[in-house]
Amino acid sequence: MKGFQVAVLGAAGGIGQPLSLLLKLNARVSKLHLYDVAPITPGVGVDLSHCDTSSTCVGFAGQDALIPCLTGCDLVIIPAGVPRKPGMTRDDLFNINAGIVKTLVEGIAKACPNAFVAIISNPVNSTVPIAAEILKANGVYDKRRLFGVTTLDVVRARRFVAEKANGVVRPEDVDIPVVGGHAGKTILPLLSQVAPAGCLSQLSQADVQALTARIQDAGTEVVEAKAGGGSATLSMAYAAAQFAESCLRALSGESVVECAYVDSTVVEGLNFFASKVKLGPTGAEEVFGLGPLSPFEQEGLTQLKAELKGSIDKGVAFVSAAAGAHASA
Ligand SMILES: NC(=O)c1ccc[n+]([C@@H]2O[C@H](COP(=O)([O-])OP(=O)(O)OC[C@H]3O[C@@H](n4cnc5c(N)ncnc54)[C@H](O)[C@@H]3O)[C@@H](O)[C@H]2O)c1
Ligand SMILES: O=C(O)C[C@H](O)C(=O)O
Repeated sequence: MKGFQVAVLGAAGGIGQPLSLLLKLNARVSKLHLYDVAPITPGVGVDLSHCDTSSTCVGFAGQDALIPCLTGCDLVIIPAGVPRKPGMTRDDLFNINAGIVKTLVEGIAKACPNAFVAIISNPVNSTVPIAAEILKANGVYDKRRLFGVTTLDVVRARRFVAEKANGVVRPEDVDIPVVGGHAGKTILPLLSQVAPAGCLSQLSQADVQALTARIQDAGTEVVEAKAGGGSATLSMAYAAAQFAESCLRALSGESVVECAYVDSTVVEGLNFFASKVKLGPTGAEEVFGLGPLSPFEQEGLTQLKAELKGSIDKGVAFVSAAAGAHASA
């Protein structure tokens, strides 16, 4: 099996550490590079390097180590940045996380411009457009290789659908597209398209609305349960490891379908949108349309457009303003 070099940026954090462990266990990973500003990061690398799997693992700490960490990487996964506390929206993280993502993607543009880049840092609806603008400014943007990771929304939807289906289907056998973005009402699960077909046929319209709301608010459910101690980390690491496996299979030549937040023309006026995409060796080789929507889903799509467009525009404006400030300095 071909092996790949994978980097985790933000590797010492709540998501970064368990994600790095799961990647150390992935036989498609030959070299695992861990990067974080936290001084513990080389130690996290040593710790994981003792796991008896074939890959090597090295931890890099501090800003000077970013380029050595990234050089030669095929896949870069970014969970760097601050998480929410109760009462905050994901957009409340923008002021800190936008700058973090900008700096890290500038490193990718220099050191591994052909890598697949998977962004977890919130607000994903804005950080992915930020990454795109940085890659464009450096002349290395390939829209097929940039992804916002929305896999946790799909993982939750699979799990919650299986609960509602009263044991007629296992969570891992549920197929459900979750489209739109990754924040509140912009998360739109298409329950009318669930497979196996009919597994939710006993649900009333009120049940469908409640299930949709639970999927949309699941991140907040975790934030409140952790009561100031952060947001989803373990389920996110699990979801990101699934997405990473799909990327590595695609890089190996397989064709894999995943939902992801990508550069898109699926919905007019929204340059980034999550939907099913076909991953192949060059990245997102096809971005699938939405298929038939129920009237409730159609209304949800109408409702999410303004918020998602605002978040995309905010990311683009952040990079323009930073470039303007740099030029006049
Ligand atoms: N996309 C999703 O579905 C999803 C799910 C859960 C969390 N998140 C987001 O993931 C991010 C991380 O969450 P967490 O719980 O792991 O947070 P955390 O605070 O536990 O870890 C974040 C890590 O990032 C590191 N970091 C900060 N600035 C950095 C920089 N400039 N370069 C490299 N590393 C840096 C920190 O040192 C820390 O180790 C948050 O923004 C959170 O909202 C997204
Ligand atoms: O909810 C959050 O702030 C973290 C993440 O986006 C999630 O969906 O769990």
